[in-house]
Amino acid sequence: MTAVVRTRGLTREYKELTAVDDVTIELEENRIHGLLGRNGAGKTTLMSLLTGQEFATRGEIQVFGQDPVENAAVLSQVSFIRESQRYPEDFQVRHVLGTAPRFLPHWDQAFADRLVADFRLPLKRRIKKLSRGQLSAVGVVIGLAGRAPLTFFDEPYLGLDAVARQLFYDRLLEDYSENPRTIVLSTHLIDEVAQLLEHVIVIDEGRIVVDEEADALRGSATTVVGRRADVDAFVGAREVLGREGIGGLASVTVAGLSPDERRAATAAGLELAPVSLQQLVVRLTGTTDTEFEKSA
Ligand SMILES: Nc1ncnc2c1ncn2[C@@H]1O[C@H](COP(=O)(O)OP(=O)(O)OP(=O)(O)O)[C@@H](O)[C@H]1O
Repeated sequence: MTAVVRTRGLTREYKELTAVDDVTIELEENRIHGLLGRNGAGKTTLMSLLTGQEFATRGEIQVFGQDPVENAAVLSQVSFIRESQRYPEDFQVRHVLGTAPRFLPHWDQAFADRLVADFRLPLKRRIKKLSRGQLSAVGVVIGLAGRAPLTFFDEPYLGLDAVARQLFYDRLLEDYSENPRTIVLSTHLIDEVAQLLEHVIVIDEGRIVVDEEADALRGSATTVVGRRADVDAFVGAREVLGREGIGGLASVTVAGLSPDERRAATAAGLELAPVSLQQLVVRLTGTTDTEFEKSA
């Protein structure tokens, strides 16, 4: 495996708050990584550190084998599309898109033109007149057409409607299969992007709680539903990720079940339901689905 990003003990403290806490990760080349976590978990801070926009308090970072801070050679290979990106307000969209290739050597103009048409971006409109979704679309166009070997999208969808979000996912996947590169996508809309992700990193209160292949993660938990006594008997000493119940019924999420265990559960009259990536993240970061959706 070739890692394009390597960190060791990476930590960022803001006074008494530790936003990124002892993070040791490797991002493999040419994969789509999901960086998931609740509000304030440390996602933006981690991406800012990896793109040389923040200084580490402690620990090491290597991006393409080098420290990214003020390193033009590294940063020309990196693109960071963030929700809060500010562009000069009096620029028209075409000016912003015209400037982007200067910073992004892999820029594909034909692809950019196609994306502008897809997202119906008004090229001659000033940035300050754009709607929230149109502003996000500008970032999406720069992030995709820039084709940086390492591209970070930090919640790029703010204000984008469902059609535009789907367009983003479709174009990302199509272009990624023709031009493989390393992508990190930070999002709350986990169910929407779950199928895109090849590797999943979950951060909670600055610490990495999951760093795993998406396929392994998808099969790593199951919800067992049935009469409380039957469920409890089946679950026994297994690791429980979440538990809910009404009256005599229980619904318990457990880590990995073997084929034999699945057969035993069915024979005991229990129902087994797959756990979505979003449900798993919700369980692992200790919140309820509703709370998580509210934070999205
Ligand atoms: N410049 C700063 N000074 C002080 N605290 C900060 C600063 N930047 C971030 N933080 C704090 O660090 C923590 C992590 O913030 P960060 O923006 O990385 O979270 P996030 O996971 O991106 O959240 P969200 O999903 O809400 O965007 C938060 O508690 C935040 O308030």
